[in-house]
Amino acid sequence: MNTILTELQHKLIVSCQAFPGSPLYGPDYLQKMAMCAIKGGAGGIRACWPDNIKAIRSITDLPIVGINKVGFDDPQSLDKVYITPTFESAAEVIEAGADILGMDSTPRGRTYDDINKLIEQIRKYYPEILIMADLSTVEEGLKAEEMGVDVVSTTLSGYTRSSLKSSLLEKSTYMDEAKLDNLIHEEPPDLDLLKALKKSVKIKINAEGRIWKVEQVIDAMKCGVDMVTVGAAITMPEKITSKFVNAINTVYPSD
Ligand SMILES: CC(=O)N[C@H](C=O)[C@@H](O)[C@H](O)[C@H](O)COP(=O)(O)O
Repeated sequence: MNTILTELQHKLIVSCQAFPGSPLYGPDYLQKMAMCAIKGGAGGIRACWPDNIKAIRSITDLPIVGINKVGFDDPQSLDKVYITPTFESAAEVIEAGADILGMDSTPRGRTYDDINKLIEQIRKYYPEILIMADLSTVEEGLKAEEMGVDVVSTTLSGYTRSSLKSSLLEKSTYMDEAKLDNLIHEEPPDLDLLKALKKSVKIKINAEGRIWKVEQVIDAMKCGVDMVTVGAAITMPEKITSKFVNAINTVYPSD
């Protein structure tokens, strides 16, 4: 029996990711980041791209959620599927040593039937792999459960057009993508989606996305989720620094 999900029950997964342009980009840095997270008590690691997953696999037996961002731009597009969008991208992270495959399961530019076929193909070649569906709405969660995934995750809440906060929807038509991305990041985690998923699906739920405070971890857990994933608040020093800088700027805006 696969015990990975039992191991992750009520645990913290730390997302260790860095992208081109970040001084922490590259497997050596991300491996060290994962080591720090493990020292701090993380129950699992989320990592992107095969080289990084291999580097982290070599230092731990803890569960790894592997993703493969393809055609990824920073800022991320509201309309484009970039988290493990194809069979080939999935195969790469599974073969690199991931225990759970994280994949976008939103119907953006494709149908639920396309996603189902992709999952069937992955299951055919890798019957042991667990699948975490990164999604943004309850409907997507229900569909993902029907397709037989193992975990639903709120990863993409707020980052898709159908889940974008209404006050930001209009801004998305004229605002520069980087600015919009910053505004999205200022939003709190989507507890409403967590609660709605808890009422609607029977499979495991991972709370992920914009969790910056320990209180928010408690709130998410109180929604009845099985595990919580935190990324930027732990592993992106640039973003952490700018939060502090912005705080000063609210007091002295013109300095
Ligand atoms: C939307 C998207 O592409 N999210 C990505 C998924 O892997 C990562 O950029 C996030 O850092 C991760 O989900 C953790 O979230 P947060 O960094 O907010 O704790």
